[in-house]
Amino acid sequence: MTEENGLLRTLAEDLSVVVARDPSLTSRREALGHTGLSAVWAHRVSHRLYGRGMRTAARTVARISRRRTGVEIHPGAVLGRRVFIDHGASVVIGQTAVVGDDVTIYQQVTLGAVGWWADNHRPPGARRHPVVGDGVILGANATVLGPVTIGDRALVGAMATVTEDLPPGARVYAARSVVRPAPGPRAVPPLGAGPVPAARTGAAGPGVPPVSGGPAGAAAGDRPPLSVSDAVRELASAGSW
Ligand SMILES: CC(C)(COP(=O)(O)OP(=O)(O)OC[C@H]1O[C@@H](n2cnc3c(N)ncnc32)[C@H](O)[C@@H]1OP(=O)(O)O)[C@@H](O)C(=O)NCCC(=O)NCCS
Ligand SMILES: CC(=O)OC[C@H](N)C(=O)O
Repeated sequence: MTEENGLLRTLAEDLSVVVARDPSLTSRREALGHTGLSAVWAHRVSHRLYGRGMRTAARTVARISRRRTGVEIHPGAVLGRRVFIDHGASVVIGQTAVVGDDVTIYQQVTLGAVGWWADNHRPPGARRHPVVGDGVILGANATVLGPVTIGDRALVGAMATVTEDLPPGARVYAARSVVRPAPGPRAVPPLGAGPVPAARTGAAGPGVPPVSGGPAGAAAGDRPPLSVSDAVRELASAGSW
């Protein structure tokens, strides 16, 4: 794990793994601008500060990182070597989470607790967050909740939710969206066909004020452009706001 490795060596490995696992990158130089890499690097620093009891400084680094990357990793969380966070947006990793080596984490992954109403009954210092084994892949929006253990090389698919232990190599898939063939021609009119509702053409209808400066009932294309402030004023004076 990271603590046994020199910090610089760990940071260099983090850089290499981003180049190796993000096909959109062509060089180490380009990888320096990778959002997930910034988040992992910041955590390497904040976790060390946290381990030395400098909680405020650790929190500050984590907060700056969150603002810049969208990744929120509690300084207490333990990240293994070569953890790869791709894209990063909205990733949340809780305080007592442990993430193994060579784990891949896509956007919107949560390694979270089940909630205070359960966690406040745990003994002090008890784990609330998952332990993720080596080589695990967590797909976009995967959510793992509670002090569960995800076995090595398991895959938690995009959108899947896990609240129980997973054995090594397990695969968890969320339900797929339903795909249907195109509906018959009469079921849904083609885009652009059919009448435009009066409220959007400016035609006076019951309780619907015209929204253009042109004459009521004029076709939408005939109206002069309406500024936002004019539209707000018209709606307010018609009592529709
Ligand atoms: C973790 C959580 C799902 C547990 O649900 P719960 O109702 O408290 O407790 P249980 O685990 O007993 O679940 C109740 C039932 O819902 C089912 N269930 C739980 N999650 C489910 C899911 N995602 N989909 C379908 N069913 C689910 C369970 O299987 C159980 O069914 P059963 O009674 O037939 O066995 C819920 O507390 C939760 O969503 N908490 C918020 C966690 C969160 O957002 N954390 C973020 C922190 S960063
Ligand atoms: C990430 C997460 O679990 O947040 C919930 C709460 N802040 C806690 O640390 O338990």
